[in-house]
Amino acid sequence: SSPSEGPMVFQRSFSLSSVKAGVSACQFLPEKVKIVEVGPRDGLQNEKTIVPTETKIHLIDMLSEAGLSVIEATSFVSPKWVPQMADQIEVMKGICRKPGVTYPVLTPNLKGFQAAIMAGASEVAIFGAASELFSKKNINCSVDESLQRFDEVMKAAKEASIPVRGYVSCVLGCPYEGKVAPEKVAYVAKRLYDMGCYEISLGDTIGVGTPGSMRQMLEAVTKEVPVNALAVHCHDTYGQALANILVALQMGVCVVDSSVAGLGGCPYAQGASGNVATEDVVYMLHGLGIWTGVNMSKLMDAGVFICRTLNRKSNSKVAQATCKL
Ligand SMILES: CC(C)(COP(=O)([O-])OP(=O)([O-])OC[C@H]1O[C@@H](n2cnc3c(N)ncnc32)[C@H](O)[C@@H]1OP(=O)([O-])[O-])[C@@H](O)C(=O)NCCC(=O)NCCSC(=O)C[C@@](C)(O)CC(=O)[O-]
Repeated sequence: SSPSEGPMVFQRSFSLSSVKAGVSACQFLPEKVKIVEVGPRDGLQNEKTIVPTETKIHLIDMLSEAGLSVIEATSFVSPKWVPQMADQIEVMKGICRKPGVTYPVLTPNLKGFQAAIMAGASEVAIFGAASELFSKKNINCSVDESLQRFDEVMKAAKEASIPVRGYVSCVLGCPYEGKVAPEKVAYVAKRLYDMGCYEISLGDTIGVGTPGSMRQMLEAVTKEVPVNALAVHCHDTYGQALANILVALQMGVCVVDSSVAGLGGCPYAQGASGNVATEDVVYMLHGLGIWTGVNMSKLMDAGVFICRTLNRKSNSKVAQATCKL
């Protein structure tokens, strides 16, 4: 799909011209951005009623058809903690794997890693936090204990030649501890990077960040981890996600996590709304002339499908504006 595809979905001419006017004003932006679609995992893990396995599989297949090259498919966590992800094996076996697309899964420990490999996962993600209390609530251990568990996963992954992505949650605030020091984020990010994670996704889990706090945090993290190994993962609770992403792009980050229709939240972060909607990120990026490889129209269809099936409203502003609900 061409960079102009986002705005092209709109019939109203003012949308197209106003978006294009912004292109020349932005000098420090990448030509290409990799989108990591987290809707099927981060999005659906938080749905109240159990989503049928076939729905998850169909959503993932629609997303790969839309040109997304990385789709986080599910997680190998305890079904007692996150019942919504209990069908992880069936999901992994049911998806139609498109060549060139990766389907990473979350693995909090060696048990999860081994189950993921048995189910055919070819990439995994470990997930830590910059906040002690969040770590305890989310994965039932301290930050340092989590890093020890991840080390075990990493060793097994290296032996099996499986690439590992690392998450740091609560990088701009914690639902239990409030402010989080950028240095603590940098510390955890560096530990994950030194362990061998090829990419570190920095999660604003509760969406409280602003462009100012995003900048400050990234300044601290990029002292420890190369910027080309960083991704941002912004929830949109306070409506700041796109602005925060733009700052990250201007600082050299080229990987953005997002969730179709803005699905989701975190079961261990009360009140956190979904991730920034993929449709909105793609619209902004294409409007800036940045290549994503995503076909906006097919992406919108995936958003419509999941919202209709779950009988929920899309959190994507673009979907709302174009009545693709
Ligand atoms: C990490 C644990 C397992 C520790 O949980 P625990 O209770 O401390 O684990 P344990 O080792 O003591 O084991 C207890 C039971 O869990 C089982 N168990 C142990 N490990 C596994 C596993 N991998 N898969 C399946 N079962 C497992 C184990 O076999 C045992 O079963 P039992 O004997 O009671 O029948 C638990 O806390 C857990 O599953 N947490 C889930 C956390 C989660 O998925 N959170 C949401 C994702 S993170 C997120 O959304 C943030 C992110 C990534 O999007 C970024 C952002 O936005 O910031």
